[in-house]
Amino acid sequence: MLEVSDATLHYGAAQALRGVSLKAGAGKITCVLGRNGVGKTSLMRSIVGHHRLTSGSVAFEGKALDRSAAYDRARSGIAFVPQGREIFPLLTVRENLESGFAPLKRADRNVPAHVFELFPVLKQMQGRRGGDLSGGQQQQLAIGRALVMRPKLLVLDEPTEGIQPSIIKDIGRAIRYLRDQAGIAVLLVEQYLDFCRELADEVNIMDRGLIVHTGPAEDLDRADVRKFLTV
Ligand SMILES: Nc1ncnc2c1ncn2[C@@H]1O[C@H](COP(=O)(O)OP(=O)(O)OP(=O)(O)O)[C@@H](O)[C@H]1O
Repeated sequence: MLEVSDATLHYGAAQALRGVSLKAGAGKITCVLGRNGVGKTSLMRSIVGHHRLTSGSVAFEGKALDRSAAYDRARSGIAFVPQGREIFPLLTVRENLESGFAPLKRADRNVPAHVFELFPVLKQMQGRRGGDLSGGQQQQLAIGRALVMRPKLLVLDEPTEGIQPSIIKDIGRAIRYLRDQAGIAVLLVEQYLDFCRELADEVNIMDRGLIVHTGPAEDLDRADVRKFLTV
């Protein structure tokens, strides 16, 4: 479904991606792990269209996206939950969710029932301002907003960062539901190993702008894989 081939990316003279290839399939959770600064966010932002690759390509459902703007990628079914959530603090929860309507046809502009089933707190707090929610609730809101777009591919950048354990569990349950019941391809960047081990169908380890290992979640217990993750 998603195929990144030999992607390179530069910020001026600094190279953040050095030839990354990666696949993510429908009905699967694909994790990308790695220490701080190895290029995970750069890779996700290149996939969703916030950065233009220096070379290499991103294809989605067999179609090259390299000339598509982020808006067109969203319309083709790619949703992004950025690190730090980036919800609108002064808009209500409802308005934040509705901001996900932008790429949809008028007839599709409604909040799918599973958003409130997965995150009941969003239903209870619809009239509250986004900025008044806890960090964990804001993360649920950011995921809910992405789901409003009815994505085929959901890209999540460190959704557990700074979140309390009970909400991490809810987010894990939601991600599993999206894979199993909605058949969505989930691409998940994580630093939290246990979360990844529990959820991932496949893990990709990044180090200094490259994917250095691809394999099943059990590989995270191998010393030769763990060495890329310890500081
Ligand atoms: N806009 C930018 N301009 C210049 N350099 C950047 C920019 N964004 C990231 N970098 C650099 O690119 C490299 C990769 O950063 P990136 O944020 O992709 O890593 P990461 O693995 O997501 O890290 P983290 O886990 O801290 O989010 C780092 O050396 C970073 O300093």
